[in-house]
Amino acid sequence: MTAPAAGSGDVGRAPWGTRLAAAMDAAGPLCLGIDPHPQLLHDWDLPDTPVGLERFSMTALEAAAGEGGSSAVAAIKPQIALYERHGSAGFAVLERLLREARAEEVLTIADAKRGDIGSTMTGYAEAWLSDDSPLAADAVTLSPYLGYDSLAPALELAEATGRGVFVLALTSNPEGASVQHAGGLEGSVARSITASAARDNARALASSHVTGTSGTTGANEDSRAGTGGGTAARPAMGPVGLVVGATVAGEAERLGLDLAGVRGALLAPGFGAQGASGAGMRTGFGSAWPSVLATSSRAILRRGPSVGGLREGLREALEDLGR
Ligand SMILES: O=c1ccn([C@@H]2O[C@H](COP(=O)(O)O)[C@@H](O)[C@H]2O)c(=O)[nH]1
Repeated sequence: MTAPAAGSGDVGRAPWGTRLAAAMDAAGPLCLGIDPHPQLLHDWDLPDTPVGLERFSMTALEAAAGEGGSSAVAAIKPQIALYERHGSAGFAVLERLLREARAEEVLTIADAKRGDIGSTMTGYAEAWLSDDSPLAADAVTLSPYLGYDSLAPALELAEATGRGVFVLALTSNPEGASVQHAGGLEGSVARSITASAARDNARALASSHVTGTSGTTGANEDSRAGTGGGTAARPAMGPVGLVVGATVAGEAERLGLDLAGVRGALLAPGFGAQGASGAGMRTGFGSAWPSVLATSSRAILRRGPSVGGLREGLREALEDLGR
């Protein structure tokens, strides 16, 4: 990842790591996944149409936005596939969700899992991370299958605009191991992705310290993670996070991944419906736990359609995470 152009950090927005850390401190280490599956729409008595999708999305956002101006979660993560299946009308709903989340000051992570050769990657980066895009989110998930360095256009734009990326490293599904564990204990693909993210965050954090582009104080200082991590310190987080499944967190140590050394957020899907618990995650992630943002979709969304039911689901999930 190369340094952003001079002045490009001057976007009036604090760096992603600083903004996410503040949100996690305020609300706890939980992200609400917004996955409008046809079955959930049906269970909520909504049609499997853009109208149903919109009602579903706005209700989930209302629950996430909390009461009295304080968010119930650190972030929301819309699952792009489930908007895309409705075509352009689905994308219009997604644009509204992202816009209204921004107005409510709820951080957004677009779970789009994008990745392509560099020249095309620029298009994806502009779609999800550019200030001018109607689909701009605070962060986006990326797939490194075309090579980690092919993601550079997105990493650079994220850093320049105070946004973030989450690169798939160890995914929560069992099939992921056939690719991510390849190379063995000493040289797995996941280990190489983890090392690359650590390298880029080290450079980004050092450069924001030197140039003072953070827009806030303390962007490069460790903060105490007061959310389920006891008093453990959370390292300052750079723009490059990793996706590490909550269901496979224990595999990271076996594969020699230095997750704490990444100095980026660790987005952990698999909490809830896929079987992972807060206690299991704390053990599995070990010293990296303060940087973990657990994400849960179906387990909480099944508590709808009432906003009260969804908020109760969020409270229970946070309690399980030690909040
Ligand atoms: O490794 C991964 C990467 C992404 N996901 C996504 O997270 C949610 C999980 O939904 P649940 O209902 O909480 O199981 C979904 O959008 C996945 O595409 C993942 O599960 N694992």
